[in-house]
Amino acid sequence: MQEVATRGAVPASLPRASRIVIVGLGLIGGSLAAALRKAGVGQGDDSLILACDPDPKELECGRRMGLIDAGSTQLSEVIEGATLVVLAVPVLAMGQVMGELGALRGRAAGDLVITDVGSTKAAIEAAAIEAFGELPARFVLGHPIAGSEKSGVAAANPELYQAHKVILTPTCATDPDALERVRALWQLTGAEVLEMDVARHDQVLARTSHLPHLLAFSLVDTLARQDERLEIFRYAAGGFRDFTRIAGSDPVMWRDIFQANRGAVLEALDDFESGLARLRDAVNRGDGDGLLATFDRASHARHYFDTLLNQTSYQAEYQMQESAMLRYRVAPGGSVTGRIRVPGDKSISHRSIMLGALSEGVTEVSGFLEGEDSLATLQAFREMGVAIEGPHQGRVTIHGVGMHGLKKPAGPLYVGNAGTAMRLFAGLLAGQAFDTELTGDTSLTRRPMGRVADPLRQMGAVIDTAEGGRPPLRIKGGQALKGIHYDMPMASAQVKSCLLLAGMFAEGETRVREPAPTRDHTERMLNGFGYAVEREGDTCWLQGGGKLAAGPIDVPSDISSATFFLVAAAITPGSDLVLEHVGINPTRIGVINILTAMGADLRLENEREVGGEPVADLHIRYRPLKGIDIPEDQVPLAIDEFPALFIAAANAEGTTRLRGAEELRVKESDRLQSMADGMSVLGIDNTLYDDGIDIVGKGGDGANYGGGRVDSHEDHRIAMAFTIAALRASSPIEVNDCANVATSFPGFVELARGVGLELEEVREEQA
Ligand SMILES: O=C(O)C1=C[C@@H](OP(=O)(O)O)[C@@H](O)[C@H](O)C1
Ligand SMILES: C=C(OP(=O)(O)O)C(=O)O
Repeated sequence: MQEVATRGAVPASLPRASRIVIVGLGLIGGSLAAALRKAGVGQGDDSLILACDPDPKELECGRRMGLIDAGSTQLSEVIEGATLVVLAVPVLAMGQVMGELGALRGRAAGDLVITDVGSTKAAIEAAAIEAFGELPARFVLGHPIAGSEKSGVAAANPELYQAHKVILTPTCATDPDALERVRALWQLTGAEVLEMDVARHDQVLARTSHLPHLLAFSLVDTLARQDERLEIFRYAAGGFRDFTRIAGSDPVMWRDIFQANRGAVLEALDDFESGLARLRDAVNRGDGDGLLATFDRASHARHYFDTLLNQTSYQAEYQMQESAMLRYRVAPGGSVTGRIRVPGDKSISHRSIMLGALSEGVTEVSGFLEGEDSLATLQAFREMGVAIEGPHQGRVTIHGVGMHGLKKPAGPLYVGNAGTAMRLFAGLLAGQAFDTELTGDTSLTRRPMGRVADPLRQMGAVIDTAEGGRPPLRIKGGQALKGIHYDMPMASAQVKSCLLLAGMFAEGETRVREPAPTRDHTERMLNGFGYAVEREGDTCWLQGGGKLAAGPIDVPSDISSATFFLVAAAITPGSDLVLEHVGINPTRIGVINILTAMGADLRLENEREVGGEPVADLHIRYRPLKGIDIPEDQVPLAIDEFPALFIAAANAEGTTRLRGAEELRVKESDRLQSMADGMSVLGIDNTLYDDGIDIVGKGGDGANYGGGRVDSHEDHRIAMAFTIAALRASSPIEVNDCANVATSFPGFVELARGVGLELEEVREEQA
């Protein structure tokens, strides 16, 4: 069964006159009672919260705290008419309680629902089958993932489950009404309710909860035994405290958990022991790179976990199936002024990590794009054993492992939203000795990968794709690749780069012909790293079996990100803006050529070359634009800039015509369709073609179209294009689903506000 999030549905409620019996009034059961009370259960709805516990003092305490209406040490005294029984006793006591409940079930209400809160599920399922002869259809196994090292009802906390996860493990025989009731019970406490199957629950919890508890208990005990008088603890500061807080947890409860979840815990422990043995060995051998690789991987995984918890990253939102959507609300009008530097080039950032990792020596990168796409590439190399320090404010240090030094990753490599990462990785991984799998988010999973898989297969690679050549890609390692001469059917730098990367691992020469010039960062960087790539006309080639020598990389600002501000200034009276240090590689300057042809007042200042790539400061001032027929040879040179250029066209005088741009249909979204949809909402006159679009601009000095709510279609560039469109709209523009902007342009909102846009971020629950 898939993991399913079920938050944000209709407000939860339990039937009126519920009779809820909590068996076991400790911290967990008591906190549930407290949270239900806080949600109003038993206050005017004729419901009762009752408890059964062997300790009369706990019951008395619960009563005094107002958590329960009545309690007894005997289940038989509270079971009468019960509609919901929650078993909150230690895991190994569940069997006995279920036995009693089985005998008394006839006295409960006819529609009785049973649930439990045990930290392991297979053992509890087995106990239920033993007690009831089968798992009753109205018994829904559950587990709130919340707790505290405190115990007893006195520590009950009504907020304990707030924003925590509760996992339910229904089977196909579970009664849907019972499931709904248990879900409502937990939603009332403010928890997020998830579903998964029993086996997966036990494995996940063995790794994320049981193993850390075992380690904490073990460390404290080991140190305590070495130091009879516990002298050492007087000197124990933050590290010890952070690591061992949970060693103060209830010993009986944890004894039960380890007995109940033996198999999954042993597996987790085996994995941990091998990891520990590898670290021991690295310490013993003084292997600094080995230690750094592990620590860096762990440190970044931990930071990533923080972003998951704080829900600050786009990938986090995607992976958690987060239901709150980020929307931009942009006020109409204004002008754009200032001097800004947009983040580093995405294409070059991806490549800096890839080539740095395969090099011999240490590569220092500055200006690295700390966007989710390039960070996904970085993380993937960490998972293949490469030690990478940073990024810290754009600086990354890569300890190259050489052409054959990558290690098999433990699981699939997840590259999020990044087409560039997936396609370039396909080439690089086809030449490795080990198998790999490449996966991505929903947008990437729709994009065509046959364009790289087919020529790679011609080279001898073994690659499986999902239907229609879509991700995931399963790449078989250990294949002997052979160079090919490939005539690319489309102008794609990703395909070209993929084949050149595979070509380094292939026998002989790999030659790629492109139907039109595409970005040449791979060729430039390979040459910069001492790996010869030659070019004659439309064809480039390299020989397999070479080596890469590490060198410094200064990543210029991304012209694709700069474009949003170029267009913002170009369309808005009163604007005067300088974009510093922007990469102006001749294969990327379509946007400069197109805007200039439309009449923009755009000048390149301070032109220079940085680490093999030309850069300049781009100075742009408002001047009215006119519509043009975009020359087809500019299309590959401005391929990512069209969403923003369409907004320029909507503000130009007359019609702008684009043709030969069918590649726009296979980006993060179908960009022709996404832009046409949004422009139609705003009342911008447009006609869509298979390979392009006509856009009719009004060209006036005031508002050129209306406002309204448009959709990003899971595409960062669509989100940013409609954001700047607001500068010339008559009323606010709202753009749905903007978390994806973080894939290529972290800090977009702050920069946009800094130059004059009035932009508000709104989070709202999805319907
Ligand atoms: O090689 C690259 O870094 C890129 C190439 C282009 O894709 P195609 O090769 O599919 O045109 C571009 O759209 C993408 O954002 C980055
Ligand atoms: C198409 C883009 O990127 P990718 O193909 O790497 O997802 C883009 O950034 O516009």
